[in-house]
Amino acid sequence: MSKLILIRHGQSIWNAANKFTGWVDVPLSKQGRAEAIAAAGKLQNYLVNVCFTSLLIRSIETAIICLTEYDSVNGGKTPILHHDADDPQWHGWDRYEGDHTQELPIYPSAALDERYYGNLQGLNKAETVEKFGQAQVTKWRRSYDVRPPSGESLEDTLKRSVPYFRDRILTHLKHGDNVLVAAHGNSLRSIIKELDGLSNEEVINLELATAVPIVYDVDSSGQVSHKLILN
Ligand SMILES: O=C(O)[C@@H](CO)OP(=O)(O)O
Repeated sequence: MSKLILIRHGQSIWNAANKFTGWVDVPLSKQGRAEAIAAAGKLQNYLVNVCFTSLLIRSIETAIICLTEYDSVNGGKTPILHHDADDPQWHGWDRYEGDHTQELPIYPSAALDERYYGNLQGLNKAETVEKFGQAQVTKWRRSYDVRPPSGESLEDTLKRSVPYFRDRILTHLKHGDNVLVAAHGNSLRSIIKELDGLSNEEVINLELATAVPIVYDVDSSGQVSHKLILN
C-alpha cells in the first residue's frame, strides 16, 4: 500500500495579511516556516520517494522543509527540483539523469498552482467583504463553478489539477512510491473532491488548514482506502 501525503503550504505572508493571493508568488511567513517544520515532525514515520509541488515558492518551501528536517522522511536522499524543460530560458539541466539511489525528485508543475484569483489578487479579504458583501465574496471563494472577476472557479482549477494528479501522481502511487504533494488550498480541495467523492455542494464546506498533512492509503490499482489527518 502506498502513501499519498497532501499538504497545503504553511502560512504565507499574505495569508497573515488576509490578502487574496492566487498566483502571486508570496513566500512563507516565519510562522509558516515553523508550521512546515512541525509538519515534518508529524511525517517522521513516512518515507517519501517522490514529491510534487506547484510552481509557487510557498509550496516549494513547504516541500523542502518537510523533506530536509528528518532523514527518516527523505531516506537519506538529497531533494532535487526538476524544472520544466519546455521553458525557452531553460538551462538544460534536464539532461542530468540523476542518481535515484541518492536523490529524491521534486516535480514542480503549474497544474498544482493555486486557483487564479483574477482581479481579487492583492485585495484584503475583509475589505472585499465590506465592499461586495459576505454572500458575494463567499460565492467567489467557495462555490464550485462561480468565477471570481477574471479568475478561475474551483471547477477550472480541478480541470487542470485532477488530470495531472491522475497522469503523474497516481502513476507513482500505483507503482508503490510514497508521494508528497505540497500545494494550495484550492488545488488540493479539487483533488480531495475527487478522492473523497464530494459533490459540488459538499466541497463548499471543505477547508484545509495550513501545513496539516493528510495521508491516504492507495493500492496498486489506484484505489484510495483510508484517510488520516495529522492534526
Ligand atoms: O488567497 C488565496 O489564494 C486562497 C488561499 O489562501 O484564498 P481562499 O481561502 O479564498 O481560497
